Order: sequence, then structure tokens, then C-alpha cells
Amino acid sequence: MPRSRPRAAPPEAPPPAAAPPEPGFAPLVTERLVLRPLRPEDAPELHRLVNDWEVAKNLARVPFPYPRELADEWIASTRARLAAGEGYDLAIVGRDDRGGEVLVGCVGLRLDPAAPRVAELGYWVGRRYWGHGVAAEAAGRLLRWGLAHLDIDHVEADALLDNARSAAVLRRIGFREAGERVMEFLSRGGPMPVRRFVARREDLPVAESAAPQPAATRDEKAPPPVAATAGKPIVLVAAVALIDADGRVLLARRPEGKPLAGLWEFPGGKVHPGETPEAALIRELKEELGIDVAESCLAPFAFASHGYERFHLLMPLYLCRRWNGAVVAREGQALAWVRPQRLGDYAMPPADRPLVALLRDFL
Ligand SMILES: Nc1nc2c([nH]c(=O)n2[C@H]2C[C@H](O)[C@@H](COP(=O)(O)OP(=O)(O)OP(=O)(O)O)O2)c(=O)[nH]1
Repeated sequence: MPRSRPRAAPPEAPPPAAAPPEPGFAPLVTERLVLRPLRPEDAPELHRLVNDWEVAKNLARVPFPYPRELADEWIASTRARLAAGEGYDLAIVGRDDRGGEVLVGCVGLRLDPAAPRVAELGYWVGRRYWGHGVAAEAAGRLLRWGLAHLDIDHVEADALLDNARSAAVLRRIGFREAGERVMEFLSRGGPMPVRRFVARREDLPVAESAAPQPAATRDEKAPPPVAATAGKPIVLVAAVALIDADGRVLLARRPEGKPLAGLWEFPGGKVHPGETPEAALIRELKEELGIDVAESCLAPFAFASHGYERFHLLMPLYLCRRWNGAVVAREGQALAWVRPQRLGDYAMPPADRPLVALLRDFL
């Protein structure tokens, strides 16, 4: 079970959008399900669902038979960890025919102080609810939430070699296989071989609107590929290092739902058809941060040229020390003013790494 809290925000940052403790933990909603903190009154149903050999045999930390009082203890421990920000074990809840709540299973993200920047995903679904895509819907939702809100680089999960169903769920939600290992299984009374899976932000299936689209289906907001290379469009993005009077640089956290969610980036965005990079930046800075910037205050500094899996990013980075108005997170994104020497503490998209090194040297 979870053993640590998400890494604290680096000193200059306002707290990033990590989950507030219960009861403030806002349930995560999917098309058919709600993922919410477990409650003491869930214990009888939880016990009924998990005290089933077909379910328990796939779970490393679950004994079989499963004593009834363990359900109470486990629920209490999940609530304590959630309140402390140390782990995110949630009830998977569906609706019955009359619209009432039904406990369907559990899904959790666990953090381990011995393995910083990694979370472990686990889940189970009651046997009577198998075959409806519940595990993928719930685990996929929590995976995306975790990568967007916790200070982690990747998520790991294990599936027993004889549990092909779970391996298929993990692959479906964006995990890649990363070898085999042996794990102790309480339910099986000893060590068992498992497949290890790893999911990184870049592996997650991208929402249609967030990925560059082919020209024929592109909507007005999508980026125009300025050239095609090796089958990948080049996407032009303009970004800026805003520098305040103390020499700190502004980073913004990419929100959930966007590709690379949870990573810190320089404010900016895609250059629209007919726009110059400077005009795009002036527009983005108004939209995202509510500030007015004059073109003459944008000093070209460096650029990133980076091959992502589905497109090639070309991103001029400007420096800007003067603007009008107060910086506000108009899209609810977390913001951090960061000293150049501390930029390395923030997980940023791979394209930004060379830019960070240049900025640190320059500022
Ligand atoms: N703004 C910004 N984007 C970056 C940085 N590093 C990096 O790889 N990118 C990538 C992430 C995205 O693939 C792309 C920016 O696209 P975006 O989707 O955020 O742009 P946008 O604000 O125009 O978004 P949208 O309106 O299309 O949703 O550039 C960075 O430091 N700043």
C-alpha cells in the first residue's frame, strides 16, 4: 500500500495541483463510473467482492480467505493515506438500475519513498462486473489523473503471467511491457512471476483534440503543419521565458487532458495559420495569463527542435522582462516563479531540456 506523499513542491512554487486530502478529494468521474474515497460503509460489499478466489488470486497484498474485519482496517488506512496525501486508493462506483450507487471494485495509485517520481497502479473489479471494460475505464482515469497531478515521471503496474486479462487492460490504457520479475503474493502464499508494465505521459492515448490532426480533419484550433518530414508534421509553437524583477522564470503546469499533462513548460502555444510567432505569443499570453506584451519586449533567445512520436516540434523561445497587468492563471493551470538554478527541479517536456541549460547559463 502507499507509503509516501507526493514530492513537495520546490520552494518557489505555489503548491502544484496535487489532490487535496479527504474530504476535499474531488471524485474522478468517467463516462459510467465515479472514483471516490472509500467509506466505512463500503466494507461489507468490499468484503463480499474481494473475498472471492477469482479476484483475490490476482492481488499481491490480499490474503485468501479475506477476513471481514480486514475490510474495515483497509478502508480506514486508505482514508488516512488519502488525507495525508500519501496514497490514492479509491472506490470504483457504478449505478444500479434505479440510479443507486454500487461498489464495483477499487483502484489505487501508491507512492514509494524508495522509488521517488514513480507511482504504482493497482486495481480489482468484482467478478460479476467483469467483461464490461470497468477496469480500463477506472484505471485509465486514475492513471491520467496521477500523471497530471502528482510529482511523478511514470507509473508502474504488475500483472501475473497467468493474468492475460489484466495485461490487456494495462496495454489498452497506455502501458508498455517492461520485462518480468518475481513478486510475493499473499493470496498465493509465495513468490509468483509477473509482467512489469510502465506508462509515461508520452505513452498515453492522446485525446483527438490534443494531437496534431491530418489536414483533412484539422479543426480551426489545430496547428498547421508547416512542412512534412519523415512522415511527421512540423508543429510550430512559440514560447517565452517571462522573467520577473527577481530574475525568476515563470513555468506553467500542463493541465490534465493535454498531452504531456503534469509537466512544467514555458507559457506559449501553437502558431495559428497566418500568425507570426510573436503574434501567437502575444495572443497566448493574454489568453493564458491575462497579461499584455508588446512585440518589442519579446527578445528571441533560442529554439527547440525535437522529434516527438507523432510530430516534430519547432519552438522558438523568447525572453520577456516587461509586460502590463498581473500574471493570473486564467486557465486554472498551476504557475511557479522559479530561480534559474532551480529549473532542473521541475519535470519539463524533453524538448525543453536544452533550453533550460541555456537559460541557466544566460540568466
Ligand atoms: N507552450 C509550450 N509548449 C511546449 C513546451 N515544450 C514542449 O514540448 N511543448 C509542446 C507541448 C505541445 O505538444 C505543444 C504546445 O501545444 P499546446 O497544445 O499546449 O498549444 P496550445 O496552447 O495552442 O493548445 P491548444 O489551444 O491547441 O489546446 O508544444 C513549452 O515549453 N511550452
